[in-house]
Amino acid sequence: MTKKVVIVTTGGTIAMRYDPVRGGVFPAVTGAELVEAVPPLAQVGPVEVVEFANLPSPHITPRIMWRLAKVIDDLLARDDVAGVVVTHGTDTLEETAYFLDLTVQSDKPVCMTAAMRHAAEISPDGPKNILCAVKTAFCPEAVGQGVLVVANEEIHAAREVTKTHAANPKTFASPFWGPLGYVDEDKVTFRRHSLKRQKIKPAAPVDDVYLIKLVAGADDLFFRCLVDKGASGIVVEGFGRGNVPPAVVPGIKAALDKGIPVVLTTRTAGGRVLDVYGYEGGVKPLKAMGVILAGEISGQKARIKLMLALGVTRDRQALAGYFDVP
Ligand SMILES: NC(=O)C[C@H](N)C(=O)O
Repeated sequence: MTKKVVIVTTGGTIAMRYDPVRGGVFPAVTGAELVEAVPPLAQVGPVEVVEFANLPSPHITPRIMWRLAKVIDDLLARDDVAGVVVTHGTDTLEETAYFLDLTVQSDKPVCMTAAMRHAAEISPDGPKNILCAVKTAFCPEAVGQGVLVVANEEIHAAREVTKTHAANPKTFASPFWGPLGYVDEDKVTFRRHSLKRQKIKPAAPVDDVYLIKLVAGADDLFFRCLVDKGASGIVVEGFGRGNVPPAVVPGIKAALDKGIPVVLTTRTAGGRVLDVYGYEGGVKPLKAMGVILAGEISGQKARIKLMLALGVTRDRQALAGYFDVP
């Protein structure tokens, strides 16, 4: 049987054009038009298009990601489907990619792609990105690599990739790790494989999980608001190894006392949070209080993981177990 790749469209700049009447860039491009703009796809293999949505990615929510994961698993269960390509806005792409990485059950390739230039710009990057993503989704080596982000001819792992530039087409990067591989005219090359994929038992994400980014001199006002609200979880982006200003500590303690899990990440682009420092606000006393250390993942990805983990358990030990994986 000839297998196909299904392109699932969700929106983003790749499916937008400048509208001179309204004076701005807006969703405008259909799934069929996205494929029409990539004639070389005919030489790669058969594709099918599923129009899931046409949303700017700042409008994508974890609930929508959850529905998307189900659509993808249903498609991948089909014998005639080799893999799936998801077109998406770049702004929140890394969060959807990580969500899908944790929740899609099939090991068939899922390649996300996007564009920084809209479809009517000079030299749009969308068509080439779609071509490279489809080539990767057909590649047998992409099986079992988790969700991949294919853009600018590079292949990145969902748990490592981040948007690094507000406008440049070379925006997706995996700081300190580099891409898994790249896509050329003749073939797809994986120079290394992704880490063993972590899958979370499928359960709907818990919505009210918040991310607080810390700055020099921060106090605990945001923490107290979330304690009063009775939030389900808090992710903190601390400094360096994860350390926080002393004035934040009472708010963290109040959250923990109320049974709200607090997960600690770092605002640096790379490296693990670790209980190295013992001073007030250092990670050693925070960990002793019951704060969960998130390892190497960014604040926005730790929030996605906590939302999914809270859908499975509220037990602090069990929650911490989800974050023991690099
Ligand atoms: N390049 C893009 O796709 C950015 C756009 N604002 C989006 O994320 O939908």
